[in-house]
Amino acid sequence: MAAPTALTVNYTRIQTLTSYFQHCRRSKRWINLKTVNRRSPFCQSLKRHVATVVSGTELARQIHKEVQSDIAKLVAQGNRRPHLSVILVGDDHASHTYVRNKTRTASLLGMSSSTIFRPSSVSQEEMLELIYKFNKDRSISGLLVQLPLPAHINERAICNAVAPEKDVDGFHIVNIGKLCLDQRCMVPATAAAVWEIIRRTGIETVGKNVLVVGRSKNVGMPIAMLLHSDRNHERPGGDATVIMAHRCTPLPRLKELASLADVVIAAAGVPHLITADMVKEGAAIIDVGINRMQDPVTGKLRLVGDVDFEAVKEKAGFITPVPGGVGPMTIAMVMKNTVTAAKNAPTY
Ligand SMILES: Nc1nc2c(c(=O)[nH]1)N[C@@H](CN(C=O)c1ccc(C(=O)N[C@@H](CCC(=O)O)C(=O)O)cc1)CN2
Ligand SMILES: [Mg+2]
Repeated sequence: MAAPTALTVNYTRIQTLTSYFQHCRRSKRWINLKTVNRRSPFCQSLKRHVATVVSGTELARQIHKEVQSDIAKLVAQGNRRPHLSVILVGDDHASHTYVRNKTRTASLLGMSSSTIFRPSSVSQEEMLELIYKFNKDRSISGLLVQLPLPAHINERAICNAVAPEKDVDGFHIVNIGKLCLDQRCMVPATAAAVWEIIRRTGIETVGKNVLVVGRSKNVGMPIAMLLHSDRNHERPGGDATVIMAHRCTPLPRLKELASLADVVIAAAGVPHLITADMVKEGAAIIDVGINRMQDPVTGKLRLVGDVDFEAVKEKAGFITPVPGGVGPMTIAMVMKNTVTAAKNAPTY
C-alpha cells in the first residue's frame, strides 16, 4: 500500500529544508526556524502531509477474497464445506453484533455456520458439555465461545475445553504455548489482524522500536509475541524491539516510550490515551481500542479508539481508524482461521 507517501513526505521536507539552508548560507543569513517567514515559498512545503489512513475494511475485503477462493478450492476437491460454530452467552448487545458479523461474513464467503445461544444463567458444566459435544462433531471445523462470559464462569476453563485444532480464537493454552514458542498455531484473531495490517501496508518492523500499550492475554500479549519474535522461525515474527506499557507505566514514561517508537499499538481500552505530543513524526499507529463514549454535542454514544485520531493523523505516517480499522480485520482473521482449521481437519 501507500508506503511511498510517508517517504515522499519526508524526502520533500528534507529537500525543502536543504534548499532553505543553502539559500540562507548564500544570503549569509542565520537560520532561526522560529523567525522563519511562514509565507516564504520554502515554508509552504514545511507543512506536513497527514498520515496514510489504513482502511481495515479494505484490507478485510482482500482477505475475504482469498478465503472465499480457498473455500471454493476445498469444496471443489471434494472436502466438506468449512463450518464455524459460535457459542454466545447472555444478551450483551455488542457481543450479539460481533457474532452476527462473524456468521454473516462466514456465509458470504461460502462457509456454513451456527450460533448456539445460552442465557447468562447458564452453568459452567452445561457450557463444557456443549463444547465437548462440538469438539467431537466432525461437521464443525471451527468453534469459538464469544467473550466476555458471565462472572460465575471460568473463562480459562472454557477456552481450554475447546479442541486446540478447532480453536479459531487461538485462546487454548496449547495454542498460546505454541505462539510463545514461535510454533505454527492458531493466532488470536485481533493479534493476527494487527500483523496483517502491518504486513499488507508495508510497515517495516525488523529492528524497529514497537510499543504495545496494553498487556491483555488475548490482545496485547499475543501482539507483542508476534512482533518481537524471529522472522525465520516456524511461525515468523516481526524481529522488532518490543516494549510493553500498561496501567502501571507512569504517563511521563509512556510519553517517553511512545516518542521513541516507530510503531505504536494501542490496546489499553483507554479512550484517546495516545495523543499527538507523544508520537514520533512518521510513526505507524495501530489503534485496537473500542470505547463507547457519549458525544458531548449530540449526547449519542460514539465509538472512539485509544488514539486521538484527528490530532495524531497530522503527525503519523500511518494510522488505523476506529471504526473501520482493526475491527473488520479481526472478523476476517476468524474466517481465515476457520479455513485453516478445515484444511487441517482429518478426512476420515
Ligand atoms: N471469542 C472472542 N471474543 C471476543 C473477541 C474475540 O476475538 N474472540 N474480540 C472482541 C470482540 N470482537 C470479536 O469477537 C470484535 C470486536 C469489534 C469488531 C469490529 O468490527 N468493530 C468495529 C466497530 C463495531 C462496533 O462495535 O460498533 C470496528 O472497529 O470497525 C469486531 C470483532 C471481544 N470478544
Ligand atoms: Mg477498528
